[in-house]
Order: sequence, then structure tokens, then C-alpha cells
Amino acid sequence: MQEHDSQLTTASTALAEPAHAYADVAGQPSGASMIVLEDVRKIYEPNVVALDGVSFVIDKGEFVFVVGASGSGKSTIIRLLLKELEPTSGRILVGGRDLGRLKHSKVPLLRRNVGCVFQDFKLLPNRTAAENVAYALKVQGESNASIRKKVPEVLNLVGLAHKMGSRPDELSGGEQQRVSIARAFVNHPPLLICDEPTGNLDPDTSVGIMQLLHRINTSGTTILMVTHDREMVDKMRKRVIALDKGKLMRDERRGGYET
Ligand SMILES: Nc1ncnc2c1ncn2[C@@H]1O[C@H](COP(=O)(O)OP(=O)(O)OP(=O)(O)O)[C@@H](O)[C@H]1O
Repeated sequence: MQEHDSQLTTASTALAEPAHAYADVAGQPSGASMIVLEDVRKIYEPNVVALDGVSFVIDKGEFVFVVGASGSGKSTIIRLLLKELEPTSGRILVGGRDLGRLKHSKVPLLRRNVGCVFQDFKLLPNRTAAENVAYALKVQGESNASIRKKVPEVLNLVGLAHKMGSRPDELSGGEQQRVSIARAFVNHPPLLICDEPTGNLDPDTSVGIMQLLHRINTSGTTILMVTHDREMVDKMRKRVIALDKGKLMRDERRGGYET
């Protein structure tokens, strides 16, 4: 743990000025906010109102849960933040950049600055843990020398140094999620979006994953986590944004799953 923490401190130092990571995205200065949604509406064809005037601000370094019943609009928010979708109206800023004004050629750069962790891990089945992380770096154009350095460092950080050569089918669910967190965090993105990261895990394993995400957060990375994990939200007492049928119903510092 000691060793992991010192590496997270290094990550924190690297993130001391996360605005640099975005400096090329649109060439605008970044403020203290990591995510801004201003009166965002999203209507899917033919006429499904997924988000109905949602506004909130998430500052750099925050840890925020997004909760709500199925169909309340949580995944739509994630897809908007990654610019996989465009809002019907309203404004979205990530790292100070207005996504509505972001050129399509800059979208890959945006996504490199936003790590993503999913419920189903999305690992390549025939590759080892190390290869899964290395592959993500390779497609980003990272040099072989840098990949050789970064992969063991990040797998050590998530507590998987001893399983670098294991394929996903040789790893437990919790270990697979650690590989997926390593892949998302390997370039120390200023923002990590987690879509139900503990949804497939038992309660004890989920606690370990949450501890890891908490440590990543305390190193400076902003975390937005969509979850149905009532117990976890109630235990962590972090900021909670609750959606219901596309509307923001609650935004509470140190909130619980329900009021
Ligand atoms: N591509 C789409 N076309 C039409 N309607 C969609 C599309 N994607 C989502 N929706 C609808 O938009 C609403 C919000 O969906 P969204 O996936 O954001 O909810 P969610 O809160 O993530 O749900 P879950 O917890 O089940 O993942 C739902 O009514 C859903 O049926």
C-alpha cells in the first residue's frame, strides 16, 4: 500500500495543473470546474426526453455519485461528456472546454483526458493484463519505451503487479476491474468517469474497488461515478446528484442514495 500511495502522490503532482492536459483541446484557459452542465436537454428521436434542463457544476478534485432509477438519464450524461452525443440544447464544458465548440478533430484528445471504467470491464479476452493496458497506450500513439515503463507502474499501483501476465479469464471480477482501472488511469487523466464499476462485483470486492477509486481521487483526479450501489453511496457520504426522469432532483454534499 505504501508504495501505491507514493505513486499516487506522483500522479497528484502530475495533476497539480490539470489544465495543461487540456491546453490543446480548444486553446482556452480552464477554471476551477471540471464539468459544467448548463440547462442541458437531450431528446432522442422520435420524442424521448432523456434529460430535461439539467444543470450542475463539478469542481476539479471532487468525487461525485450520480444516482437514479433505470432510464433516469445517467448514461446519457456520460455519453454527452464524452461527446458521443450532442445535447438538443444547453451547454456542456469539460475541463473548461465548451464541447459544443470543440472540433471533431479534437474529440480523441478530449477522450484521452477522460478515463472510463465500465461495469463489464471491457477487457480484450485474449490479451494479458499488461497487454490490455499496453494496447490502450499503443492506440494513443505512445512510444514502446514509454509503454514498457508505464504498464508495470500502473499495474503495481492497482495492486496487480503479480498478475501482469494473466488473461481476463484467469482473473477474478475484482482483479479484472483493477486492470480496467489501470487502463483508464495509466495516463493520469484529470477526470475519471465510472459507469457502475461495482455492478458485477460482490460487496467485499466492491469495497476494495471503491478504496482504490478513493485513493485515485485523493491524488487529484476528479471522479464522476454512476451507480445503483445504495450501500456504497450511503457509506461513502460523498456528493450525490440524483436524477429522476431526466430531471435533477437532488444535489447534496455528503449525501445518501435516497433522501
Ligand atoms: N439511443 C436512444 N434512443 C432513444 N431513446 C433512448 C436512447 N438511449 C436512451 N434512451 C432513453 O432515454 C432515457 C434515458 O436513458 P439512459 O440510458 O440515459 O438512462 P440510465 O439512467 O442510464 O438507465 P440505466 O440505469 O438503465 O442504465 C430512457 O427513457 C431511455 O429509454
